[in-house]
Formats: sequence, C-alpha cells, structure tokens
Amino acid sequence: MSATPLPASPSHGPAPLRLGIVGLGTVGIGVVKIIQNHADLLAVRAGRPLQITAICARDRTRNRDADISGYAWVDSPAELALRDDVDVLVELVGGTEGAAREAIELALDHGKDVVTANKALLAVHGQALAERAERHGRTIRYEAAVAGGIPIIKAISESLAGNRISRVMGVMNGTCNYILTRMQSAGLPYETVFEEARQLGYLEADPTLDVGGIDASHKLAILASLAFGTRVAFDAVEIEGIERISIDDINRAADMGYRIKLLGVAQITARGLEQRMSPCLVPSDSPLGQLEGGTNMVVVEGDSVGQIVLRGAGAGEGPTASAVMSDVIELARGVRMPVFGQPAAGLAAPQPARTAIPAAYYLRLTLADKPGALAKIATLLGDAGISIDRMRQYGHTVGGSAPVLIVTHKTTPEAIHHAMELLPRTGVVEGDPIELRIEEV
Ligand SMILES: NC(=O)C1=CN([C@@H]2O[C@H](COP(=O)(O)OP(=O)(O)OC[C@H]3O[C@@H](n4cnc5c(N)ncnc54)[C@H](OP(=O)(O)O)[C@@H]3O)[C@@H](O)[C@H]2O)C=CC1
Ligand SMILES: N[C@@H](CCO)C(=O)O
Repeated sequence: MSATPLPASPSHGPAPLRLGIVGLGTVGIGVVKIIQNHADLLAVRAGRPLQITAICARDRTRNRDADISGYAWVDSPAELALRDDVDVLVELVGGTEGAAREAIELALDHGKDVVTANKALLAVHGQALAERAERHGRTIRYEAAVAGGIPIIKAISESLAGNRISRVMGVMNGTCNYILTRMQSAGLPYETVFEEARQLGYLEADPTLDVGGIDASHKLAILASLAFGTRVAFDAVEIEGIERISIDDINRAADMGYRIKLLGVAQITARGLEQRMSPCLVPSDSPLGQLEGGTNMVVVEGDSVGQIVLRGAGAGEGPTASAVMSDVIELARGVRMPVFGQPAAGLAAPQPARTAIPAAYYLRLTLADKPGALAKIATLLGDAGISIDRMRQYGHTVGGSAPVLIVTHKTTPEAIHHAMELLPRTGVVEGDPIELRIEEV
C-alpha cells in the first residue's frame, strides 16, 4: 500500500478529487446522491472535497432521479476517461468487454485510478488489468464488486492480511437469495418475485448471470484470488445456478429442516484450489439458513483469526454506492493498494481441483408407481456405496407417479454423480432427478 501526498489547491485547502462517472443506472445514481447529500462529511473524511466533473451514460434524455445538470455530459466513456478534469474514473456500466473495459484501460494508460463495481470484468480480465494498472503506477479499487455493501474486499486484503486464509464461502448473489427466500415466505410465483428483484435494482443487465450462478462465481473467483494470492481463475469455478430449483424443492427442503441457498465455496486443499458455486441445503436454523431477501453473507477462515462472518445487503442502490464511496475516499486520501493485494506478477497460477470432500445429499426423484420401484432405487444407491439416512414419499399424482425425497448419509461427490448417471436407466425414474449437497455450516 502506498500513500501519496495530497495535491494542494492554489487558493484554499487541498485540491478536490475530480471524478468522472460512467454509468448512471442503479449504482451510478446512488453514488451521485451520496456525493450530493453528504458533501461536507465526505470532504472531512477524505481530507479533500470530492467533485464530480463529468458524467456519461447511453441516453442523455433519460430521467435520472437526481439533479445532474451541474456536471459536464460526455457521450462516450472513452472520451470521459481521457478528460483532463478527471482524476478518477468511476466505472458503473458493467460487462466484460466494450465500453467499460475500453474506458478503464484508457484511464489507466493516461495515469488515472479506477473505481469499479464490475465483477464480471475483473473475474475475466483481472490479471491483465492489474498488470496494466501497475505499469502505470495506478490502481483499480472494487469494493462494490463483491457482496454489495459488505466490506469484504477490504476485510480480506487489509484487515485479515496477517492470516493464511484456508477457506472463503458464502451467499454472494442478492437476486438468487431474494428469489429463493421470497418465493417461500410470501408464497409468490417466480415471475412476481423476479420482477420485485428488478424493481429493487438487484438484477444484472443480463439476469441469466444471476440465476445461472455466474455473477456469484465472478465474485467467488475474485475473493479466492485475494484470499489465496492466486491469479483470478473464474474459468475453474464449478458452476450451477438455481434454474433447476422448483418451489417444491424449496418447500420440501423446508419440511426436512433445510433452506436452499446458492452457496459459493473456495478453498485450498492438498489437491489444489477448489471453487464451486451451487445450490445447497443448509440447516434452517443456521445463520446462512436464516439469510432473507437480498442479504449476502461471507465467511472467511484464517489461521490466526479463526472464522469471520460478514453479513449485509448484497445489492441495490444504497449499499452498492456505499461500497463505491469507500473506494473513492481511500483514493482521495492517497491510499493505493495493488489490485489483488500483492504485485500482480507474484500471483501464483492456481492448480484447479474438483470438490472431493464428502457431504450428505438431498435427492429428489419422481418415481413411476410400479411394484419394486423404490427397491430398485435403494439397491442402486447401495451398489454405489451410498447409504440412505431419510426418505419421504409424497402423494401420487394423477398420472400415477410419486415424488420421493432421499437424504443420504455422507458420501463423495463422485459416488453421487455416478448414481445420478445411473438413475434414469432404472426405468422407474421420470424426468430429471435433482441432487443438492447438504452443507454443514
Ligand atoms: N445493481 C446492483 O445492485 C449492483 C451492481 N453492480 C455492478 O455495477 C455495475 C452497474 O450496475 P447497475 O447500476 O445495476 O446497472 P444499470 O443497468 O442500472 O446501469 C448501467 C448504466 O450504464 C450505462 N451504459 C450502458 N452501456 C453504456 C455505454 N456503452 N456507454 C455509456 N453508458 C452506458 C447505462 O446508460 P443508460 O442509463 O443511458 O441506459 C446505465 O446508466 C455493473 O457492473 C454491475 O454488475 C455491483 C454490485 C451491485
Ligand atoms: N446482481 C447482483 C448485484 C450485486 O452484485 C446480485 O443480485 O447480487
């Protein structure tokens, strides 16, 4: 970390930090509002005024829910990145390519620091961008990119820097948690809940990134890099989204004392770096099980500190803008950290490993109403070395099939995947069976 002396203004006090904001959507307008509403407080904390000089979005005519008339409007992000009256580019557009990437690269090349909430860009191009920033003696800060308002980037890169971290896990996508919890608690259909998430500003521009687990995996890959000193390895995350989860799964898991969460786990084992993002069952009465709505929770385990749990709003205008402002204030103070907590050249290339740690599993099958159907399933699982802990059959449907839930004793992911491949071949399983890992948390 380095601290540079603050530039002096010729007339009175330290010179303002001049911000160019690209993207005036949920997060961008949130940032504008904080700067307008708390100008004096921010200036005291930052040691100098924060001044928005230029702004940019796609549609100049759109109503922005804030007075932006005092700022220079620029039509192109690249043009904004090059302006002489911009010290810091605040990129709040999103996306791995195009306008966001081009503006960030230009800003770094022209000696400007960058603040961004763009986890997708960092997960895919983080290493190259970190090297680029270092070449120009600049930095990229991205507290808002992971878990919205939760200060997890700072926690790992600064507050826990004295620890060897063994595991980072948690719920990192507000949209998915909102959908999974609200459907159950309010008894609302998926479409209604999805629209509510949109109104709350939680969704990515492409919401399949949310429900497909990709957004959360971007975040997990960034945290793994920071925690383990490895290059960001998004391609190596084992990803499964929540698309296969039905309201029946949510309700039946609840019947058995569990909640379904899109859970990410990154850990270093003797075999390498494991990173997985998948819907899992967690006990209803556990802290993760009780996480409602757009709330996120991140758990970090360090050798000296033990377990740290951070919980808070994972998405939305205010929480995300709050995280952006923490980065802006640090830059105004003259504090510059390497992008991933250490010089980019020293980040190790990780050895990706698939999850092998045993767990209990929840299986949901629809069985044909035939004599011996259940026996066939029990035999198949037994032959695969999987022992059944609990089983529950629900009433037969009109067509004569019955949903069956099985909770296994601890078994390996390999054994479960093998059994899942064999189940359709028994001739008694209808549709696609579902398997979900049960995490002890
Ligand atoms: N929403 C959230 O809760 C969170 C979002 N993030 C991240 O923050 C970033 C912004 O998200 P969010 O505010 O929700 O997104 P929005 O879709 O609400 O806003 C995106 C903004 O970018 C502008 N924009 C899009 N393309 C261009 C372009 N080519 N040139 C100039 N401006 C452009 C849009 O302009 P216009 O308004 O004219 O269409 C809009 O103002 C993303 O990286 C997202 O992943 C991170 C954490 C939480
Ligand atoms: N779409 C993201 C925004 C916050 O990163 C979410 O739902 O968590």
